[in-house]
Amino acid sequence: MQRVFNFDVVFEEAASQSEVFDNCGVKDLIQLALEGYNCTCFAYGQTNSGKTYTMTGPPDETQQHGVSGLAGQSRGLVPRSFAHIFDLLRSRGAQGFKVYATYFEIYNEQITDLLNPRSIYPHTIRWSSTSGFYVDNLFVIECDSADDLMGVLA
Ligand SMILES: Nc1ncnc2c1ncn2[C@@H]1O[C@H](COP(=O)(O)OP(=O)(O)OP(=O)(O)O)[C@@H](O)[C@H]1O
Repeated sequence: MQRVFNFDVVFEEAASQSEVFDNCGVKDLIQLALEGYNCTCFAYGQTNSGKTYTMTGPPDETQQHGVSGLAGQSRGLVPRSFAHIFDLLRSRGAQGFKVYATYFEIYNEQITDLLNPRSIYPHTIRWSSTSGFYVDNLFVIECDSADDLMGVLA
């Protein structure tokens, strides 16, 4: 049996991190997020296929600059996205924007707050008409720069 799959974008094996960032659609997602839409970027694939590399960058840079650092050609989608968020906010002369970060893991259907792993409060996925889907009781950090966001991941 033959099946046909459609993809919006396919990258060559040798595609650089910057080509992936510029063309995978995440910039559009960031733009939409700033307009108030809920957006998700996730990596899916078999083990060793390059999810972590694509999202953060190579391990060497991770050790040198935190989670892939803001500098470096090999940095992945996450640090590039952090920088892009603040570039867009600056280019709009954005007043009244505040950037908040939470960082959590869902593993075996259990939620762990990575900014407060020993939290005594339960974390549940909820939905409200004003916030959409969210996880309650997470530690929230206000970030004034891409460096602040990188610090959240460190
Ligand atoms: N585009 C790339 N260029 C160079 N090296 C890469 C690239 N993608 C992945 N690698 C290397 O391949 C190896 C596996 O990549 P990675 O750890 O990102 O896979 P993964 O999908 O996150 O794996 P797992 O599911 O096991 O966590 C790593 O050594 C990584 O540095």
